Amino acid sequence: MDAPVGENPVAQSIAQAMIEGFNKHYRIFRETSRRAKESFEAADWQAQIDAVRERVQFYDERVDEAVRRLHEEFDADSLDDSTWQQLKLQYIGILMRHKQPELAETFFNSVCCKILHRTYFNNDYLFARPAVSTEYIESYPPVYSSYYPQDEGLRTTARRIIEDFDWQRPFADLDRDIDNILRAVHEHLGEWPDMEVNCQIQVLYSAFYRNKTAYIIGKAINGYQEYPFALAVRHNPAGRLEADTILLDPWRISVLFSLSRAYFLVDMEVPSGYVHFLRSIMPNKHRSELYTMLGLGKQGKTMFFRDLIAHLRHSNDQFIVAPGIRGLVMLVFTLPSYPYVFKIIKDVFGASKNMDRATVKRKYLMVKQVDRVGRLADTLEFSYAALPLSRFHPELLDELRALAPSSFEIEGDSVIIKHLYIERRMTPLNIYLERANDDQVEYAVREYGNAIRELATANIFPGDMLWKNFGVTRYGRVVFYDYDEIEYMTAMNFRRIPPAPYPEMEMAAEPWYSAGPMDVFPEEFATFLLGAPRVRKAFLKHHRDLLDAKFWQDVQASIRKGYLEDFFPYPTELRFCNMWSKKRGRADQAA
Ligand SMILES: Nc1ncnc2c1ncn2[C@@H]1O[C@H](COP(=O)(O)OP(=O)(O)OP(=O)(O)O)[C@@H](O)[C@H]1O
Repeated sequence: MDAPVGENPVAQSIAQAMIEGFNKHYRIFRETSRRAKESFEAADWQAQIDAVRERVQFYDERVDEAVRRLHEEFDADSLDDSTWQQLKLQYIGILMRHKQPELAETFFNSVCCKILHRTYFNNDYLFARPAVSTEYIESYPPVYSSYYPQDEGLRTTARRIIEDFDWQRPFADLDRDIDNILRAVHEHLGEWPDMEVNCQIQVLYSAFYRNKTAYIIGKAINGYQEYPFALAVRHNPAGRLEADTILLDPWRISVLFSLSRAYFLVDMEVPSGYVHFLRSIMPNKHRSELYTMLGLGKQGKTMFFRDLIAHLRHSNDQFIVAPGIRGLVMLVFTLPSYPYVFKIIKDVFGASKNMDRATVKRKYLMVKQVDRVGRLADTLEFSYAALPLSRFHPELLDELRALAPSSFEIEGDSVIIKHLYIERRMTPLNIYLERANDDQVEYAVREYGNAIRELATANIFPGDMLWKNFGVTRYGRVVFYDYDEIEYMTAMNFRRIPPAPYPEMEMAAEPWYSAGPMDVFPEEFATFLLGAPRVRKAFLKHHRDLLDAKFWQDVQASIRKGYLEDFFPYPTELRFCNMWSKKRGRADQAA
């Protein structure tokens, strides 16, 4: 379909400027993702981490640029209603042939929202819902390639799939890797099914890069059955490539896409095609989460919010204060029927919190930029989010008025929240521990310590390690979610408590040693963490070393040497090197 013929040349020019802004954004985004292959080949892990961090800023930079251009070239504040309406139509016309129309619509919204007054935030001017379909968009290179094992046999097909990624670094022993892959698949299936006429293996064109791993993601189709897989490829200690594992359970693949990990770098011409394919593997993963994990966070947010609004239309429970200990910095509420919490920065913080609003925001942004190693919950940040007033419990409205009056306004039947973080709801660890039996306490305390260790090795010091600041996910993982005191490990000064000059000083209310703002005394952790006997016992059994400054100093030293720890988003027992280390045999010859 051709673009609608515009009678308004200004609208036409603005639409053109707008799409140029978006195209520039996507070009830079894609170049960054494309470089991930080279960084992987060069074992330049720092470049992978930097790319993820830098990419977070791209979107806002391009939106600001487009807003400036609209002001300078088109005097954007003075546009009349008909131009705005025409503009949207003109833009839709351009998008009919675009490869990323859903992203470009979101970009349009972001630019317009910075110019228009909120009363104009409706479907006449903005894309309140998608106007251009993302179905059947052609892509070059295609979103996925198909391989036909009945022509050449599974072994040759598997080899070709891997070789087609054309990594400029040799495999240590590709035959052995293919043995391992086929053996794992055979064990998973129990027996090799007969190949049906439609037997094929579809493989997403770009690998998914994150930290030190490249994932080949695809699915085999045979008759009516589909078998998804994610093959992890890594460097071995000698710097050769090696298949590390193949994940075959859809839920394990979906754990790779958990929001508590870093976003992937993937070179996509048509991202909606990737999302569509991934959803066929993980139907329970929401599209918004997939967009987010592909580094397209703004699209993830847009889709998340549309879903929330749809959910509100189809439910009738109320927003209530989140269960647990109230925050000193954040006012946290939730909607019981929806698995997320909503966090608003309070106007005045509790007395012990010596920081301002900008610092809190900076800390939350930092979490989006680092490797979250499966231990930091991802947050979606919204400005001016409108939620229905009738769904707010009176007690929550009272808290909002008392604690965050400057952060919201009531306009008609909406509560407009000026700034909001949204994240997955978990069971706060303090609540979990209160209800847990002894085994569960031991498990959770062990997980908690592991979370702290892993964060430390990833150069993150949580700051406030109280139990209430961690949550337990539906998969039983312990994840940190209170970021206002988070710091880089390397910024901290871990110290041992100096001996008291006189023994009686140890009993005094005030400490005999002074502490700078970045000083941490790990021996003190025991005082505020280990009051409950069951918790204390489990902690000392598994994590006693966390109470000693030496653990922390050693981790710092290793980070400073540039060592990047390996974090596996799958159990290490599933690594081929551990699976059959004792008796590594040939894969079933039937393959
Ligand atoms: N993702 C979550 N899932 C479930 N409950 C949560 C979540 N995030 C926060 N909460 C609840 O809200 C409370 C306050 O949240 P949070 O710790 O983020 O606020 P804070 O003001 O930064 O806290 P602090 O006073 O420790 O700095 C938590 O103790 C917990 O009960």
